Amino acid sequence: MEKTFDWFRERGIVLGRAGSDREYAGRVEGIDGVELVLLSAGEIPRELTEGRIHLGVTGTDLIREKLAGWDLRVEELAELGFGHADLVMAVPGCWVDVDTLDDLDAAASAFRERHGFRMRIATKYHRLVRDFLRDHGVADYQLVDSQGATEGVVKNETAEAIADITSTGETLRANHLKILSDGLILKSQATLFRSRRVEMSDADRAVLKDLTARLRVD
Ligand SMILES: Nc1ncnc2c1ncn2[C@@H]1O[C@H](COP(=O)(O)OP(=O)(O)OP(=O)(O)O)[C@@H](O)[C@H]1O
Ligand SMILES: O=P(O)(O)OC[C@H]1O[C@H](OP(=O)(O)OP(=O)(O)O)[C@H](O)[C@@H]1O
Repeated sequence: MEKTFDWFRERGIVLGRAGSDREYAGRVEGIDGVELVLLSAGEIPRELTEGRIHLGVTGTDLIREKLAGWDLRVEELAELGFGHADLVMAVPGCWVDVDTLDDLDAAASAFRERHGFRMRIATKYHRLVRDFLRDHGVADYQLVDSQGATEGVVKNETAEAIADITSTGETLRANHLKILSDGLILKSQATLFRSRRVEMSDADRAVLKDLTARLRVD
């Protein structure tokens, strides 16, 4: 939120909270006819696609995960240059024979034969991980849902591998996990999106045109 406010401020639009630090209502200065709502990054893709907001700032990862056919529903207007994170496939560091997706595929088959169930991969990015593994020929696995602290699942023995966001790599290192050499699924950063689904009056259209011109993203 703070970095988004900075990005808009540098372009002459001042965004802020309406009240205290805890209040989720926003205010906008420097342009008329624009309202600010503060929402969790994970909810913004749905609000855009359902046409309840015209513009939204969230991570590219969340847009691609949550919206099938995302580019028909939203338009990317500008990358904001922060919130950089990579969605990656990682396995226990002690799996010395597993460095690539091919190795993972072989390990997954061996795992199934040995244990009688499929190797478990924990993630909250179900769509992106499924598509990526299908495109790379890895099939013998099951996804386990993990909405947070995903790097802990291997230690907790609820999954054998993970797919999660990494930025500095510290969380992976601290949990003795290594990224597969060809395991980069997606590079993400905070991005300004426009809804393609929102109904617009002429007045809305004029405000949006003015705003995108001021932000230099038209
Ligand atoms: N360590 C990180 N560094 C940079 N960006 C990150 C990092 N972790 C998550 N992000 C990005 O932040 C955005 C929000 O991620 P996520 O929904 O996991 O956050 P959260 O804090 O769990 O959200 P909330 O609790 O508000 O639902 C995503 O676009 C993600 O790529
Ligand atoms: O590579 P690093 O710099 O260590 O950052 C990566 C961590 O940051 C995010 O977690 P977050 O703090 O959002 O918590 P969560 O796992 O509960 O979502 C992400 O899910 C990783 O766990």
